[in-house]
Amino acid sequence: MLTLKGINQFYGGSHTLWDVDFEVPTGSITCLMGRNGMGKTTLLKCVMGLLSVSTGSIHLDEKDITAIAADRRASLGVGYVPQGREIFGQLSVEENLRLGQYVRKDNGAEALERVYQTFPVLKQMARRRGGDLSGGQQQQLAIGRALIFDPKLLILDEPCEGIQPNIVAEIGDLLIRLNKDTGLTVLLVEQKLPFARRVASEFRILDKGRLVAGGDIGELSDTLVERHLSV
Ligand SMILES: Nc1ncnc2c1ncn2[C@@H]1O[C@H](COP(=O)(O)OP(=O)(O)OP(=O)(O)O)[C@@H](O)[C@H]1O
Repeated sequence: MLTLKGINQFYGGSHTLWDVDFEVPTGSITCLMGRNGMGKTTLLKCVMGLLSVSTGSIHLDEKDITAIAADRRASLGVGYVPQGREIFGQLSVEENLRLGQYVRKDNGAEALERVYQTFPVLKQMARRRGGDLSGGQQQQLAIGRALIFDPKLLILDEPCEGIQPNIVAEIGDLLIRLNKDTGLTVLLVEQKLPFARRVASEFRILDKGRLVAGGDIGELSDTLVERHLSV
């Protein structure tokens, strides 16, 4: 589904990603892991076209998207739920969702209804301001906004950060359900090991901007955790 080859990225003179080769298999839930500041968000932003890469290529299926602008990547089927959610606090829930519709060719009414079925709480709160929602509800809104244009790849940056445990479990269930029922491929950054082990089928680990390990989630050993993830 997604293939990165030889990615190097710099913030000014600071070399952040080093020769990263990275693959998200079609139909997988792939979890990108690593300690704080190792380059996980930077890598996701490169995939989304929000940061440009110095060298390397990014392919979505067979298509080279390395030089394609961020908004076109969305219309090619990549949904993004950024860290911190970035919903619009002054806009209503429904207005926030409608922002996700601009990528669609139809008016998106059916898609909106589908999102409301997935997240009934958003329908109840359709006219409330986004900023008045709880953290968990805002996260559901951010995921709903990304789902509204039927992405084939959904990218989430720490979706469970700052969210109460029952909503974390719900988000995990939702990702598993979407993956099983609709074939949605998922790439997520997640630091919580139990969540990653429950939800993901694959893992990748970044350490100081380099990809140091990856494979089936069952291969995420205590040794790898100790070496690259423990703080
Ligand atoms: N806009 C920026 N300008 C300069 N350096 C940056 C910028 N954004 C991030 N960095 C640096 O790049 C490195 C990687 O940051 P990044 O946010 O990608 O890490 P991360 O693995 O996602 O961390 P976290 O888990 O804390 O979100 C860090 O050293 C960070 O300080």
